[in-house]
Amino acid sequence: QRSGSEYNFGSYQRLEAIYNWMDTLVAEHPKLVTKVLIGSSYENRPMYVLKFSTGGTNRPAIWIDTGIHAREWVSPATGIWTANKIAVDYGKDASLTSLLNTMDIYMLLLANPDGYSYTHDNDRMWRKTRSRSPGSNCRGADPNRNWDSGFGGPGTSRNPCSDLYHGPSANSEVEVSNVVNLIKAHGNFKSFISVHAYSQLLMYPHGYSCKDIPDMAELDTVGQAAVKKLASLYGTRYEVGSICKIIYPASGGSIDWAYDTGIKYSFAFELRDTGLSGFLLPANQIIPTASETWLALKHIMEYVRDN
Ligand SMILES: O=C(CO)C[C@@H](Cc1ccccc1)C(=O)O
Ligand SMILES: [Zn+2]
Repeated sequence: QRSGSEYNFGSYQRLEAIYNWMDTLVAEHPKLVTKVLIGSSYENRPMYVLKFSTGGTNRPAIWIDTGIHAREWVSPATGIWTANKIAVDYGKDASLTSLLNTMDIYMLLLANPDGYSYTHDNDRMWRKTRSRSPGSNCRGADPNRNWDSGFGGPGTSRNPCSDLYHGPSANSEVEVSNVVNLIKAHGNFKSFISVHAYSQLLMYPHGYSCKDIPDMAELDTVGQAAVKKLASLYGTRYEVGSICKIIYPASGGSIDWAYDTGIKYSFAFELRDTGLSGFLLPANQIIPTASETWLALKHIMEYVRDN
C-alpha cells in the first residue's frame, strides 16, 4: 500500500500485508528504521528484523520478538503497533528519544512466519514451526522449546506430534538458529523480550528450573513496576514471576537461553486475555492491548537504558 496510514493496526493481518507495511514504515522513517534480513524460514519465507538506530556502531541493544507461536495473533499485532509507536514517538517522547540516542532496538515481528501463514490458511490453532520430522507424518517443533537452555528438559516432548516437541536438537529449527546467530554475532544485547499470548503474565527466567536465578530480586522489581504502569491505563492485571513458578516448567525457551548467555534483562510477556477468548482475542482488543503493553515495555527499556 502507498502509505503506512492505510494499514489498520486494529485488525489481524496476513503475513504479506505485514511485510508490505514494514516497507512503508522504513520508507516513512529512513533515518531511524532499517529492515535487516536475518535468514529464511523452513519454507523459505524471509525473516526480517526491524532495526531502530540513530547511529553509532554496535550500540547496546534491546531485542523484542513477537509471533514465535503461530496462533498467538495478538502478539505480532502488538509488535506492529509498537514498532509504529517507536518510529512516530522518536523525537517527540523525550525518554524514548534519549533511549534511542544511546541504544538500538531490534524487533522481529514474525518469529515463526511459516506457522503464522499456516494459521491463516489451514489451522488457526497451529503453534509450532512447519519443519518435517523423519519417520513421522507430524510437522513442526515448538520454537520455544528448541533453544540451547535445558534442552529436552521438563515441559517438553520428544514426540514430533506433540505441541511441546523440542525438535531433534537445540537450534534445529532454522527460525531459532537465525536469531541465535544474530544475537551471538552482535554480542551487545542488554535485554531480550519475547511476547506471547495469553494469560496476562510478565515472566523472567528460568523455565527449565524453579530455582531462583541470581538476578531474581532485580528482575522481579522491574517486572512489578512495569505491570503497575500497564495497569494504570485500563486496570488490566498481570502477575509477575519466573516462568517455572507462575506458568509451568518449560525447557529450551528463548529467554532462558538469552539470560544464560548473559543478557540479564530477559522477559516474556503473556498478553491478554486470561482465557475468555484465549488465542482468539477479538481484534477490537488489539490497540488497547498494545497501548497498555507499551507502558510496561517502555518501563523495562528505560530501566535497561539507566542501568
Ligand atoms: O506459549 C505459551 C502460551 O502462550 C506459553 C509459553 C510460556 C513460556 C514463555 C517463555 C518461555 C517458556 C515458556 C510457552 O509454553 O512457550
Ligand atoms: Zn506462546
